[in-house]
This record gives sequence, C-alpha cells and structure tokens, in this order.
Amino acid sequence: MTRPIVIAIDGPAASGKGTLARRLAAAFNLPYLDTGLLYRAVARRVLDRGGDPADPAASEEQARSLSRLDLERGDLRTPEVDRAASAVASIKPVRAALLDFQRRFADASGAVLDGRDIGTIVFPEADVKLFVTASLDVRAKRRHLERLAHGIDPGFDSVRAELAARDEADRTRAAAPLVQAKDALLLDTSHMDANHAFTAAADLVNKVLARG
Ligand SMILES: Nc1ncnc2c1ncn2[C@@H]1O[C@H](COP(=O)(O)OP(=O)(O)OP(=O)(O)O)[C@@H](O)[C@H]1O
Ligand SMILES: Nc1ccn([C@@H]2O[C@H](COP(=O)(O)O)[C@@H](O)[C@H]2O)c(=O)n1
Repeated sequence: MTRPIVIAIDGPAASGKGTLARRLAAAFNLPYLDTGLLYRAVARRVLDRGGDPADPAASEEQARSLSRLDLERGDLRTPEVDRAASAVASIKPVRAALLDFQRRFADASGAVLDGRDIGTIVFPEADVKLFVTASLDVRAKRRHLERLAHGIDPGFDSVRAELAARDEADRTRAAAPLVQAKDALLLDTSHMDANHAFTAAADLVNKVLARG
C-alpha cells in the first residue's frame, strides 16, 4: 500500500495559501485543512465569553473545548478575529492542544494543509512543502478587494497596516514562528494571478513527487 501524501503550505497572511491549497487538494484528490480556522475558532470562543485572547488560561481552555461545529461558523474572518487568532496562536499550550487534530487529519488519506507552521512543526516530514508569499502591497490589495466584495471598506491603508502587524507578530513569536522551512520551495505570487499561481504550484508538486 502506498503512503498517503502530505502537502504543507505555509506563508504570510493573504498570500493566497488557502486559494492554492484548496485547488491543489482538488487536483491531487486529497482532503484539505485550513489550519488558520482552528486558531480563529479558538479566538471566537474566547471573545464570545468576554475573555482576553492574550490570556493563556482562557485561550487554552477554549482550545481544549473546540469542536468541529466551531469551524463552521460564518463569523471567523472578521478583522477582530484576525487579531485575536494571532494572539491565541502565540500561546504554546493552545498550539499543543491543536497539534493532534492537525496530524490526525492526514492519517487516513493524506492531506493538503495550509498555515504558518505546517512544514516546520506539524508535518516536518511532509512530502511537499511550499512557502507561498507575495509583497505586502499585493497582499493588502487582494485582501482589500475581498473586503470590498463583502461590502466592507476599511480602506487600503488600514488593511495593509493590519496585515503588516499580524505578520510581524506571527514571525517574531517564540512559539512556532512563521518561517520558511529549509526544504520548502518558495512561490512568490506577486506577479501571478490565481490560475498562474495554481499552475506553478502544481508543477512544483509534480516535480517533487516524481523525484520520489
Ligand atoms: N494569485 C492571486 N492573485 C490574485 N488574487 C489572489 C491570488 N491568490 C489568492 N487571491 C485572492 O486573495 C485573497 C486572499 O487569498 P487567500 O484567502 O487564499 O489567502 P490566505 O493566505 O489563505 O489568507 P489568510 O492567511 O488570511 O487565511 C482572496 O480574496 C483570494 O481570492
Ligand atoms: N498553522 C497556523 C495557522 C494559523 N495560525 C495563526 O492564526 C492566524 C489566522 O490564520 P489565517 O491563516 O486564517 O490567516 C494567523 O495570523 C496565525 O497567527 C498559526 O499560528 N498557525
């Protein structure tokens, strides 16, 4: 029996990781997990209870109580949750509580997972690792367009500042910081549309898998 394939995709906020991961999962017939949703759902639970996402005890308690239903909520992608998710994600016991779920997700059939520490911590032995990035201005433009499409206009400068602050927090935290794994392939999509990025990523995945 062949071992299930794991594809790890990491990168900064709004780099297009999720868009790419979803398409790769469909193309390679693998289940897909957006691991950012786990941190978002923990943050949402803390906020709903009037807690402080930076409080380790409150956040660990909610990470340990997380259920699949929490991941299906429609209010996990607000700017408030963006910030709170990044805060709970810096707490070691929160990350520890979510680690098993992420690993077990790929047990049966393999998976494509996207996040910040998939290639470094969650699946250091992943078959393929991509680090997807784009310049801050390009990412801010994409996220701004996304917010406009949802009928919200926080302004380009505010979106850009929020992304920069979240990246800085994710890169400099002590627990599982955002960093390109040594063996991850870099994909800079600053000058690629989503189709171009997908074709480039699929080529990289095919090349790595063909090497065996
Ligand atoms: N190559 C691309 N060119 C233009 N727009 C893109 C590209 N890739 C993704 N997008 C768009 O940019 C926005 C952000 O993409 P996506 O949500 O996939 O990023 P992400 O890295 O998963 O973000 P987050 O870290 O916040 O979860 C979406 O609106 C998506 O449709
Ligand atoms: N593997 C991961 C995934 C996410 N995070 C943290 O969650 C925040 C929200 O993630 P999105 O991918 O939905 O933007 C993110 O800013 C990280 O702080 C993480 O630490 N590890």
